[in-house]
Amino acid sequence: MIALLGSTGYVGKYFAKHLADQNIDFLTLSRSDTAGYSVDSLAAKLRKERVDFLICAAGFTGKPNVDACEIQKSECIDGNAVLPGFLSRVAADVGIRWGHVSSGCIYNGESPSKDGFKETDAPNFSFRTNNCSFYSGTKALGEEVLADDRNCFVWRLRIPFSNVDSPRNYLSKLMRYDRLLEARNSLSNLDDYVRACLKCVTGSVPTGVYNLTNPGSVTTRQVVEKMLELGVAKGDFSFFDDEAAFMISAAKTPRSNCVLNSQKAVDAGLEMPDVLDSIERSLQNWQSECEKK
Ligand SMILES: NC(=O)C1=CN([C@@H]2O[C@H](COP(=O)(O)OP(=O)(O)OC[C@H]3O[C@@H](n4cnc5c(N)ncnc54)[C@H](OP(=O)(O)O)[C@@H]3O)[C@@H](O)[C@H]2O)C=CC1
Ligand SMILES: Cc1cn([C@H]2C[C@H](O)[C@@H](COP(=O)(O)OP(=O)(O)O[C@H]3O[C@@H](C)C(=O)[C@@H](O)[C@H]3O)O2)c(=O)[nH]c1=O
Repeated sequence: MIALLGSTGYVGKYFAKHLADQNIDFLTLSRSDTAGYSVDSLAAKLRKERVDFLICAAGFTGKPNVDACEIQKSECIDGNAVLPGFLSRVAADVGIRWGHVSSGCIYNGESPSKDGFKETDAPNFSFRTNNCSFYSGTKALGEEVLADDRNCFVWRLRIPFSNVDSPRNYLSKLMRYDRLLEARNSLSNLDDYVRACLKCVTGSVPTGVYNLTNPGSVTTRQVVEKMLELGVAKGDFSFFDDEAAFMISAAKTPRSNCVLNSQKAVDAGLEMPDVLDSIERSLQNWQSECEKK
């Protein structure tokens, strides 16, 4: 039995869908269920339900985007730094492995080696480097808390997208923002990401940190060109002159722009399709909000 936290959220819903599709038994836990739980009482509940793997897709991201975390700091620390530490103690008490949804947005800019940030590179967009958004700082803290947890998978997701239109989907965001920031990034297709995470649950992948981004990287302009080419978006896209202009008019806190190296995941059998191919497939199967209704 698997316990899934955060199943009500954007990422958690994909976990719930894929677990159901793969006929894997799972139960969901919300804050409303776990409020007031101590390590002992949650551990006892997991034992009683015969839970043998815990997935944490809970956390605090801010809505509509990470700018909101600059105001909701307490919730952000709770969800991203305190919760992982609590769950680590619960999983250790029960003696089970578990997986934590982390973020690649703990890095920014050029990586030390030319082929992207590796799992062994220390976060450079964190409170320790004193240059980050509040959100990224708490995500890096969450990973720091888990650094010695040998039972834990840290699954790094980055700028998620899929074929399903949503205010949280990167492709939808690009279609809706008035002006766009040109940047090169690694991205994660949410379906590919969850499939890779579930391989860790059911297979013999060693625990540890994994960059679960689709191999390669894309620029904003490349993604927009694909949307126009496939007829998913029409019209002109307008771009900010530079990051400074973006910061003045559209953002309250800096964004992480970076390329991650996904070779460790590939070597562990967690390969995901190439990023441009995955974007193309999502756009070819695009399900707009009005079609969903
Ligand atoms: N969306 C994105 O762009 C990315 C997200 N991530 C990470 O994925 C995780 C989920 O994000 P996402 O699904 O987008 O977020 P959502 O806000 O959509 O969902 C998160 C869920 O977590 C639970 N939750 C929220 N705050 C807390 C808290 N303080 N303590 C405990 N549980 C809380 C809630 O579920 P309930 O009320 O049922 O308990 C909520 O539905 C986060 O850890 C985030 O950092 C990583 C990279 C990118
Ligand atoms: C606000 C805004 C953003 N952008 C760009 C910046 C960035 O590259 C991309 C997404 O920016 P947003 O502000 O929408 O999203 P943001 O909240 O920064 O997204 C992040 O959320 C957290 C939870 C993560 O962990 C990250 O992986 C990432 O998905 O869109 C524009 O082009 N125009 C805009 O007006």
